[in-house]
Amino acid sequence: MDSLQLSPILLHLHPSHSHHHSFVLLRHSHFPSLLRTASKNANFRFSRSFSGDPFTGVGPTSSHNENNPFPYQEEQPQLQDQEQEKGLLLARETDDFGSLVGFRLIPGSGTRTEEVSATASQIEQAEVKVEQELEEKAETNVSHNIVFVTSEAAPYSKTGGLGDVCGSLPIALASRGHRVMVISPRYMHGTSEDARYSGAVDMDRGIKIYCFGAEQEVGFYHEYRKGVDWVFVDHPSFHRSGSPYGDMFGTFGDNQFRYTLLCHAACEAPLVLPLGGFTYGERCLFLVNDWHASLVPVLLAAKYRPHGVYKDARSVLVIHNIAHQGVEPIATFGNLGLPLEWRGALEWVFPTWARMHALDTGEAVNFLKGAIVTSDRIVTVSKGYSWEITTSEGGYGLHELLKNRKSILSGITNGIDVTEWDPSSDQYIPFKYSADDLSGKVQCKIELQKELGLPERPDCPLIGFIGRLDYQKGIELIRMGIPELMEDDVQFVMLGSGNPVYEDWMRATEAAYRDKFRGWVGFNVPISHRITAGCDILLMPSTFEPCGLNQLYAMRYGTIPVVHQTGGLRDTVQNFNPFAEVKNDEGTGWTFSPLTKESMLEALRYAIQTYREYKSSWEGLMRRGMTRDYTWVNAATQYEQIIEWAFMDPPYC
Ligand SMILES: Nc1ncnc2c1ncn2[C@@H]1O[C@H](COP(=O)(O)OP(=O)(O)O[C@H]2O[C@H](CO)[C@@H](O)[C@H](O)[C@H]2O)[C@@H](O)[C@H]1O
Repeated sequence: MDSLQLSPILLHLHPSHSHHHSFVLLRHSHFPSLLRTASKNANFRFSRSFSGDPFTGVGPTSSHNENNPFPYQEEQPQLQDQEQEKGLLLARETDDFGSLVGFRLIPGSGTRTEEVSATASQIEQAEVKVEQELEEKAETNVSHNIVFVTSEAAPYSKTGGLGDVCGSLPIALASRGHRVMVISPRYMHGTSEDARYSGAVDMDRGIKIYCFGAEQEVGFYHEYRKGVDWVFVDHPSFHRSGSPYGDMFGTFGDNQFRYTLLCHAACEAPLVLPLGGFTYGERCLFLVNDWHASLVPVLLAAKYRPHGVYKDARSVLVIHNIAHQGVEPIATFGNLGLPLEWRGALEWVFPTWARMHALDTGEAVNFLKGAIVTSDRIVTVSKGYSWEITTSEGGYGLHELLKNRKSILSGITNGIDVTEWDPSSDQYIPFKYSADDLSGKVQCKIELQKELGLPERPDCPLIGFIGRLDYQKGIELIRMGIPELMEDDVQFVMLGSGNPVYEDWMRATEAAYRDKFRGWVGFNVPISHRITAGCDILLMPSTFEPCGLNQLYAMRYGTIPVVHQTGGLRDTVQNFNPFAEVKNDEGTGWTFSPLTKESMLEALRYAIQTYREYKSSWEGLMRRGMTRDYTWVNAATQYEQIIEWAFMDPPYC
């Protein structure tokens, strides 16, 4: 019997050997073919030596973790061939300079193995299974350790599209053979929603972070789900009622502190957390999302690399919404745990017209700007938006900086979670349907009308809106257009929360048009599915829209989008032209421009008329939208390309 156990080499190399998890190493001779396949995927990295300064907050802090006495290993001599033979290694990976950068020790299948012993036949069976799995998953040539840093990730936390993307893109990348971690706060609200984190266990690996003039202790919780390591940063400042960012009294005043903590913790996590037995190590790719995660590339450059740590890591900034940048007074710079000489990276000066008074110098700290000038690559969530943010109209003050970095700026259109958003299996909708059998859709509409207390009229065009009640979403235009629209024989339902002025307006409008208008104030995922399925038309008059997900969900549900021709909306909705000279078999909705009430109403009228009078054109629109490919595959391939490029170049900072 072959006993499968940790090789002495790895016991020596890795700090986590004494803990509960251990990886199984397999003998070369048993796995010749496996080695060939697995070598494509090898990517575990060992850490380097470093000692940070706990008092200035500069330098990695995890060396203070009592549970982990040697989190930064001394550089290890490379494994000799002879030693490898002794080990039971699936594969190894070297970098361009021949240094050993990783091992592939277990299949990335999701089964985490405790110490195991097995017979030869068991090993053979395992070989076949592992080979199949690796072949299925090895769609990429090289696999990477990818660390998503984000303020929200569905289903754990979500206030909008950021949560959707960070809840589904990581799974898509993991299924392609990458090792993926998502790190976000463990929000505890003291409500039943907290149960979302019930699958995550305390890793008992508390670390201390030095920022805001004090030592902060944060903990880590971990859940392995759908091939992804979901890591939640635990700190009392994440435990409060309300949304992740604020409550009924407005935005939380300490968000800069909360997300500074997240960023510090995210930089430590790959070094100290033995997820499934092994840390991610230094050779990882940080995918930092929006301003909340934007301190990460600055920390890599300012706090870690000067000490030789993370010099093989790279970062990609993903901009989901440039309107939010994490701007605070310049005096707060000293709190962030960064060396003074890095002040320039975060410093941002308000234009003169935006200053408060004559003595206001306009100097501020801007997190997003920090990431724009330090990250290795920048991605936005559609091609159209990647251009818009380099213009003075769309760049919210950061356009010049972005223009300077145009050569590393790309647009990748979001995919969607096609299992959550599937009308043929959606758990939230009363009737299922598909492009082949549309009959359930009208049933969904009738049920929605019942649920909302609207007259049950299957032939009456039902228009929907779902979104944050924010300037971005074009609520002002809807507000202006409603009186005219309500003169027509239509029904309208709005689901949203946000600006209290708009919430009150929705309530008042409902009272004024009882049999035509419903305003659902609040955040409710099941209702959002039922509206998407039950409506005929989805209206999105966004002033700007980096990508937009609701129009994608709508098209997949045979609900025709009418959208402002901007950003990702322009890229994803093909305008339908009934007067096209050739056959009108193109188009998935209507796009309007300019952003005026008149052009919005005109587009809506075209849609309503087509719905009423040209049933076959309408069905064509529905089917074209429903049969398009919305999966993450295309986007994931493009992200992989960006990651490849990021690793080809030396670190930007
Ligand atoms: N009241 C409510 N109840 C239930 N669900 C609600 C809701 N209000 C909104 N949602 C949901 O939140 C998500 C909104 O996503 P969007 O992409 O349309 O916009 P958002 O501006 O938040 O995202 C930003 O990031 C994403 C992701 O990159 C970009 O697509 C987008 O353009 C950019 O502005 C959808 O899943 C929607 O159903």
